Amino acid sequence: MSKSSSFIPIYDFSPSVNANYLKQILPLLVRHNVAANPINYAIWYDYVAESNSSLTRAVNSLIAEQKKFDYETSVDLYKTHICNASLESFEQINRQLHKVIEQATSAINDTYHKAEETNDSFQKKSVILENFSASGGLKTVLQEIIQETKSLALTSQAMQAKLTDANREMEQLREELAQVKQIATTDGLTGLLNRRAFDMTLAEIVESSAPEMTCLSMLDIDHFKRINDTYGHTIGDNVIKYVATLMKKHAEDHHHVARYGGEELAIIMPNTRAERAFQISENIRSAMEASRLQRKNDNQPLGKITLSIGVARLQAGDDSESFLVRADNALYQAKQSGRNKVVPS
Ligand SMILES: Nc1nc2c(ncn2[C@@H]2O[C@H](COP(=O)(O)OP(=O)(O)OP(=O)(O)O)[C@@H](O)[C@H]2O)c(=O)[nH]1
Repeated sequence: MSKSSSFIPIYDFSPSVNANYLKQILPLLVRHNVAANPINYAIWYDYVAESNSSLTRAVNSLIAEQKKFDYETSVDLYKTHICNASLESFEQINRQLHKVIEQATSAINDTYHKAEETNDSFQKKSVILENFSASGGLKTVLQEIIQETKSLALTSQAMQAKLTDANREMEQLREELAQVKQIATTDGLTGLLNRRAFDMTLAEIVESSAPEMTCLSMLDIDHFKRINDTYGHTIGDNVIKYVATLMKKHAEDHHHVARYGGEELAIIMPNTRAERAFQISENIRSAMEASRLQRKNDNQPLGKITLSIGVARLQAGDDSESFLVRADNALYQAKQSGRNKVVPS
């Protein structure tokens, strides 16, 4: 889906057109037995708006083959036809939706206040005219005008109520899209940023940051295969989750903690000096070394689990790839020199 054929343009329509889309989605969800979750909402919004041809084709062929729209199918549709194609467009949708909402609300508020002002002004004139008995004919005309103005104000009020409803629906849509975006950028196991979000964040930060003040830590769980082989994958997963919580705990609020892939994790540290980045990494390493994890069901200790960490500092002329390679090389050095270490690049 190219940018121009993404589903952004539908948000240029009036709130009533958007509300109409919303009304078409519900019966479709019911007819095809689709759960009303944010992922499906995004899929069927695109489908109804006919703005994403590859998605429309995929949905139509699923309908034709009478396939079930179960969770896996929805995630697959979402990943293939929405998320991968247009993650950036979500940002744009959010901005556009906000603009539409603001413009519509301000337009109707203006109309409403204008009508009220007119009403007030005529009423004042009416009072003045009450004192002039000779101007009976004119008074009647003015009273009619006042009536009309009042009715205009009532119409405006009704219109405002309708717009408020549309406004609410749009806000809800915006929140749902934000949720969809969050799903698209979050690692399911750990709740950290996923690889895609890591890549995007790193590229943005490298582009916008001053060298020397940005650091990157790459972290790998030592002999993780052994943990999996000895205790099974579920415990392996729990160890990854535990490491993720340690990283979140020790990283600063403005740092970006991510799961780079498998048992390799990362922290992008903008506005952070190398000494501080090293210290944070060392805190995580030593906290892990001191942890005594146990199996939940029989309290069997898992033994000492350690981490190897490589830390790199952004240098002038770096792009995200060269920055990442330096951090990865430092991690490799930590592994080669005995593991359970933090090595600066
Ligand atoms: N439980 C679990 N295991 C994973 C996951 N992703 C990757 N792995 C496993 O992680 C292991 C990584 O092993 P290796 O890359 O050989 O390295 P290692 O055993 O950690 O050894 P060193 O890195 O050399 O210390 C493999 O056995 C993968 O199957 C995951 O999400 N969950």
